[in-house]
Amino acid sequence: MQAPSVVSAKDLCLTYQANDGPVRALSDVNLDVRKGDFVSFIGPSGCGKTTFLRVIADLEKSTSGEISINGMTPEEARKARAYGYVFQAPALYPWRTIESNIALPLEIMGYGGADRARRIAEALDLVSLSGFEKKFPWQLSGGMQQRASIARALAFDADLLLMDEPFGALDEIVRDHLNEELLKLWTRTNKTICFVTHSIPEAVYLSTKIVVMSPRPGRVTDVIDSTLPADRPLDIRDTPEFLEIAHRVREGLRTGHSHEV
Ligand SMILES: Nc1ncnc2c1ncn2[C@@H]1O[C@H](COP(=O)(O)OP(=O)(O)OP(=O)(O)O)[C@@H](O)[C@H]1O
Repeated sequence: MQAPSVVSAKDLCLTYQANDGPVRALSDVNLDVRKGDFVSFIGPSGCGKTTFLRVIADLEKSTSGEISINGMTPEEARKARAYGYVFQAPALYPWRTIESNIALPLEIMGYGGADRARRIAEALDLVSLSGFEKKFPWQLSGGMQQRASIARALAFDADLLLMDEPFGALDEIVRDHLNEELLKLWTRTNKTICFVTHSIPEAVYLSTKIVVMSPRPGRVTDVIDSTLPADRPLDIRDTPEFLEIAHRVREGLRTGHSHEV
């Protein structure tokens, strides 16, 4: 039996009205993200990856087509706190400690002292940052700051995590480490994750499903279901199966480009 649908997009279009004319950021996107999926969105700059996450999060409105999140409209899902959002840059408040950064959305949502403290401790444990509660963001490395912002998105325990290129600014060794940790976290929590990346190895390593996109207009050109096992040590990246999926992603990206005239 198929897992229930978490994000369902049907013929979804979004056109921005820019100063120099309309920009078709999303064109006829049809996609189903199911509970427990780890879905990566990959494609060149401007293909609409961020726009798609922003539509899910109700930060942009689609121009036409349909989208539902756990059967709700984006607005209903936002009000129900159906997702956590991790941005490209950690976006932590420098004057707040790590624990009070994580507490912020919980305060806004009205969680009381003891419940809040428990949730902060659990979220910090999930990203291996226990012991850093009292530090300020500038006292942590870039990778640790990004882990803290993941903890903030996890703290209110939404089933859906939207991650917009969270590791793009980090060096490769830190990124490898965080990729491993994110996979463990995903296995432990059984969350549904939508993850934007520019990196083919990152997409293949992390995902159960890879959505290849292409620009002008932004559209989905391929959806690849991964055949890799759930248990993925980093050296799985040297296996023929991994390289085969990476090859298909690369081909998808290349085919998308050939439409660009
Ligand atoms: N607020 C806006 N107004 C006008 N055009 C926009 C706006 N936001 C995005 N765009 C355009 O829409 C297209 C899709 O942008 P989007 O940021 O979703 O792409 P992306 O695939 O996430 O790119 P990147 O990988 O560079 O982050 C681009 O051509 C971009 O210039």
